[in-house]
Amino acid sequence: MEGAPSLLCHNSPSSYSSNPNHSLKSLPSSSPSFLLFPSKHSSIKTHQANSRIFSLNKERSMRRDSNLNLEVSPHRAVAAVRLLRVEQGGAFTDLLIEKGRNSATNEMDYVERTLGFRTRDLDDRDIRLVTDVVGSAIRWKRYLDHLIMSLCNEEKTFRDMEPLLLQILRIGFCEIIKLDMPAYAVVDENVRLAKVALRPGAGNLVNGILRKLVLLKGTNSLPLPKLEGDDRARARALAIIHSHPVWMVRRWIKFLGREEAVRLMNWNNSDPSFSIRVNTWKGYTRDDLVTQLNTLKVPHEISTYNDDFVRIQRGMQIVIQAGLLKEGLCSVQDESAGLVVSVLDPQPGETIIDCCAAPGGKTLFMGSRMRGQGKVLAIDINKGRLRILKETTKLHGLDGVVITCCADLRLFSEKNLIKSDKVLLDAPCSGLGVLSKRADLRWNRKLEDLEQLKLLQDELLDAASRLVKPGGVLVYSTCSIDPEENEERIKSFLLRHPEFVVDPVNGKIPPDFITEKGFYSSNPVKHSIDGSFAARLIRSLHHPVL
Ligand SMILES: C[S@@+](CC[C@H](N)C(=O)[O-])C[C@H]1O[C@@H](n2cnc3c(N)ncnc32)[C@H](O)[C@@H]1O
Repeated sequence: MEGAPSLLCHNSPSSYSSNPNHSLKSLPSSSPSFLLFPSKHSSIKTHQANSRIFSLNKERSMRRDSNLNLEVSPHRAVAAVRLLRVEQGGAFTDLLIEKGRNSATNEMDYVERTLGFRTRDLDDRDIRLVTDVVGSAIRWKRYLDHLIMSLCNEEKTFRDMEPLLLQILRIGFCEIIKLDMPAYAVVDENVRLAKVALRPGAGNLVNGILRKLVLLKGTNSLPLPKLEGDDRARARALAIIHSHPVWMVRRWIKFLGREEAVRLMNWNNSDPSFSIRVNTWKGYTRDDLVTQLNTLKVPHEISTYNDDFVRIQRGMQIVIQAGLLKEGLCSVQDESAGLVVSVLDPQPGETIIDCCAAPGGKTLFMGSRMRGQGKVLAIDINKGRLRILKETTKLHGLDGVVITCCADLRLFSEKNLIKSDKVLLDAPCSGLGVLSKRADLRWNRKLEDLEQLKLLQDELLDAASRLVKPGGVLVYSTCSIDPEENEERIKSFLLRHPEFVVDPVNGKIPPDFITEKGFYSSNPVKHSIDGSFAARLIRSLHHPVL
């Protein structure tokens, strides 16, 4: 790379940890004994500190026992609190719950703080149930709320409903209608949760509404809107039936037509499937992974799009627990992201700038393909996300290749004269291609966001283009399926930058993903992977470097 990124960028401090469990105060009661009891050589101070921790932990576990409620089903208590946190913006709907000692403790701490009691710890089945219930209740929120409102005696009862009560009803509705769980158990358990966490009257309300629902489901007469009236009314009905915001439905009908829009919404509402990429740089191959998945009895399918990927529909928790991710042998990565890297086509010895790199999925795949030769400069404005990238880089054995730099790309490219062989701009976007995995995203995105995102994408494209050497490659990618964030941004960029031309992606990815204009585009409905886009551009050798 021309220029000196190492002088301009410094790696984020590695000793700092944001994990609250690293503080002495919150050491888990089952902390390893070497932390609690001093060895012969340790000081009196350490001994005193350890005694304090010991009595703190004892006090904590006594308090925990006295707050333990064994009547309430753990997965419903955890799901209700998780849904509350997601709604208040305090948690990401992490569909992959890592079952570690600390994560389970944190989860139960939230339950205790919110509901005033703890339940027994979640077992593997509970964890699966929490994942299913939370994901499904968030996806189907609009549909469920329509039904709940229709079954309340007055609209006011629904409008004024306290948040926890609404979450308990959403859980019950979802379990009965979408997850087909035994109705009598669902009613009993959710009534109990409402009584214990709120008050007896709340339990009675849950009982009345859930029983009505069971009757209506039995007679196949759920109160759902009819597809009639003008375009707006039909879009509103579709938005309820398929549980999406009205603006998204209208936009997709405009770009894709009604049938395709409905197919897309069905995909977004289906259980997400995940894929795993093997880190071949660590000597771990896809055959190794397949052998291990067979041993773990995790159903899987080899990717036909990318040699390093294996698809998994269910059983990700088992993979996580087997420690494959912790050892840096694999990553959870969608095949669509892998195809973006194939469009860039990193080669050993090259210099690459990854402009919006964190948390680093594509950086790591690029690094692995470079076989220890060359450099990837990973830039991101977000310090916390970049710290994750730095930690995983080490884990994947790529710290010799990847350098991190926390910066706003727009300022960075103005201040630095470095030019590299290849530049990837994986731009911030609406994420409309990943709605099956990011259940909450559809409710957080607004139509107005698109205008702001388009402006940012243009500015970042201009900035990224300054870092490409003559004859070098610029790849622009998003995880959106919206033409205004994709083809339109490239069209407008090429008008501003005649020094760049489109380099069709033929030969880099399977033909099924190549658009008429030579771009990469994946379609969730057609390809059963996330929706994403990438354009490969080349800076002409003869234009003056601006
Ligand atoms: C789509 S994500 C990148 C995902 C990443 N490439 C991966 O594969 O894991 C977009 C990233 O752009 C970063 N970003 C947003 N504005 C930026 C800016 N002005 N300069 C640098 N990074 C920015 C965000 O912090 C975010 O991490």
